[in-house]
Amino acid sequence: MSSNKEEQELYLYDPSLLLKLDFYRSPAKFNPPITCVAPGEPWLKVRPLKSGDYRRGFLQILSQLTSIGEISEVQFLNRFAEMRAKGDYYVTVIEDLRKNKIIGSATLVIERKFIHSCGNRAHLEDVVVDDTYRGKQLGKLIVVTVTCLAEYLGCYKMSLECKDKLIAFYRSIGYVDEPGNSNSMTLRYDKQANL
Ligand SMILES: CC(=O)SCCNC(=O)CCNC(=O)[C@H](O)C(C)(C)COP(=O)(O)OP(=O)(O)OC[C@H]1O[C@@H](n2cnc3c(N)ncnc32)[C@H](O)[C@@H]1OP(=O)(O)O
Repeated sequence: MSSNKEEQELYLYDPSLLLKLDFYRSPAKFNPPITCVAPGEPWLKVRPLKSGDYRRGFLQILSQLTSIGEISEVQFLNRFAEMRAKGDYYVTVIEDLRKNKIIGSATLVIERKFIHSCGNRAHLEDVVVDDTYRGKQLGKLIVVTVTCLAEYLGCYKMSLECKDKLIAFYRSIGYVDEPGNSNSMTLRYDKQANL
């Protein structure tokens, strides 16, 4: 049974959106077959980020991706509230319900455009799976989830930046390098940052 405190937690976005996704539109192959609704184990849950996830190790998961600095629970909740109010951030996580712990995450950010008839472009950000859970299709599961979500929400394309060694991983999910149009360029303002 869930506690009162858990019931009072907010979702970053409407969790019922995840029930509407058509995984079979994705070229990704799952063996055995899994989806965000049926992730293969009763103790695995794919859902939007919740306001209580600070205490479920959400930031520890992100620290396996890059440096996150010192973030207090208040700072986390303020950022959560900003993202929720804006409505364009779909941080999606995988929880291990046995341990009450976040074990994976991926973020869909929607950029509103004037071009393409005031279209919406999707960006895939901050994909990570806890290192003790890797190699079990969970990376593919969380990426396909937010990829299908972007399509469901009407985005005209989704793009990402990644290290060379992950190109094969993203290709297996349907992402392609567009000839003559796949350069990634950066100008850093945080010259001290370790990435
Ligand atoms: C847009 C971005 O955010 S890019 C940043 C990506 N994140 C990171 O680099 C953080 C550290 N890495 C991770 O968290 C994980 O290794 C992830 C998320 C990349 C992959 O998670 P996993 O749960 O291990 O992936 P999963 O088990 O679903 O693997 C899917 C397929 O990709 C392949 N794959 C997974 N990781 C890698 C890798 N690092 N290099 C090459 N292939 C890989 C697997 O072999 C598997 O292939 P198969 O379908 O032929 O069997």
